[in-house]
Amino acid sequence: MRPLKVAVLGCGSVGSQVVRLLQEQSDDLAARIGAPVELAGVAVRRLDAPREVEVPEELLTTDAIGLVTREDIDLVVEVIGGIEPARTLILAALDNGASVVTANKALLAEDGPTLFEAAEKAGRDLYFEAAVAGAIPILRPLRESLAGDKVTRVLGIVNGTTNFILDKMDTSGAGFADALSEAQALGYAEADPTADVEGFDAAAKAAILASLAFHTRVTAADVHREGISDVTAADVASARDMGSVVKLLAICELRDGAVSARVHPAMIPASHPLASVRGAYNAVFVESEAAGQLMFYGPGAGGSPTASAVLGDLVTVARNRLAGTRGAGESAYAARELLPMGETVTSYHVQLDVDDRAGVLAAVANAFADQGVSIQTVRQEGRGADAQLVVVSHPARDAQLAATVEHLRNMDIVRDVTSVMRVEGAE
Ligand SMILES: NC(=O)c1ccc[n+]([C@@H]2O[C@H](COP(=O)([O-])OP(=O)(O)OC[C@H]3O[C@@H](n4cnc5c(N)ncnc54)[C@H](O)[C@@H]3O)[C@@H](O)[C@H]2O)c1
Ligand SMILES: N[C@@H](CCO)C(=O)O
Ligand code: NA
Repeated sequence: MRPLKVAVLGCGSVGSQVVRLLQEQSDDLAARIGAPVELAGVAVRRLDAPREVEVPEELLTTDAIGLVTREDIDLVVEVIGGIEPARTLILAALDNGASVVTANKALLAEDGPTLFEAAEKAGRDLYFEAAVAGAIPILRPLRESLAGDKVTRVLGIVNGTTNFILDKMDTSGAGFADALSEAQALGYAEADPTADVEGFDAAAKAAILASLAFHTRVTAADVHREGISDVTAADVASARDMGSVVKLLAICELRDGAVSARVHPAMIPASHPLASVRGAYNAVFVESEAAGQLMFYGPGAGGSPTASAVLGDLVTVARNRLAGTRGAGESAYAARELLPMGETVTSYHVQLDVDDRAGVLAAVANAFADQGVSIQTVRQEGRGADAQLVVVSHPARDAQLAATVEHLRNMDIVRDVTSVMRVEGAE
């Protein structure tokens, strides 16, 4: 049988591991697919760059567009990343009749519909399991296994770099910069780590998760985004005092038919399953009407784990190709309203330095009451003339909570608001 010819675009952290697995597992892959797969070309930026895998010289090319438009290419793996030239290359590959596997969440979250429509038109597969939570099977479970259920909420730790940084800050007291350098050296971070630290990467993944979970189209621009660069050692310590940990969460919810998609740091109780997700691990917690709660856990970043998801997709699209069929395409049949952040219901943890005198606690409580926010717990520690108050609210609209904090900052008796963080997973 004629081998299926694979072109790999990009030979960095992920691409090098995809090439390695294709070389090392060629017999098993052939047996699982029902036809041999042959590495037919690897597009790189520089021919002489150091690589983590040996690639026969004759397979290397700097002409990516020439490679994907070659007549004999059946399968294209895009692991360059970024918007361009990745989009042009994927569109050209589909137009050329190839099936495509990509790990590119940034592109999918910005312009997924263009790619899905091109795949549909070409009658080819576009698979992207590696784009969200690396090796963890989460997109296929949402697209296929849960297709008969109604997903109501997805709560995830979907960025390995930031989880690694927050975990280091919590457990070893490491500084932000050192923890980030280590995450970069381990191959978790994006080419520009701002994408990780400022939550862009997690927001792209939240958009993909919300689109698949709620059968609608959500783009990265629709996702409310806050990163971890403002998370301080005081926030982490304050969480620890509360028996909680700080995590960067991607939260996708369906409320009265409308979608809320957001990424921000939040405190979660140490008893919540997501609290025990350490290092660069990821986990996605899914709630659905019939199944209840499900948790998907595993390595969310790194060349080899991500390559595992890419190869899984490659086997599937190759089998589909041999069978002359396509897998599940986009399922965006529902037009849903997007809920602005201010309308989203959440809880706040607020830590304040205040004057320690009569009436202060009542004044602080009134600031919450004035916005219609109910208080869940208050803890006070006196320290001479001033005191520290830690207030945790009941759930309220984010706009009410933000207005309360704004008011507190302007009160004379409040010397400083030392930590403000949303609380999730406490119910
Ligand atoms: N690293 C991870 O843990 C991880 C996990 C999941 C998804 N991803 C995604 O996988 C993709 C690749 O990530 P990575 O970590 O391997 O990045 P990387 O920067 O290590 O590798 C990208 C490679 O593409 C090459 N490249 C850039 N432009 C090119 C061009 N025009 N032609 C050919 N090669 C070109 C670069 O030289 C680089 O070697 C990205 O979309 C990323 O978001 C990465
Ligand atoms: N930079 C990403 C890679 C995985 O998508 C992360 O840290 O999670
Ligand atoms: Na995945």
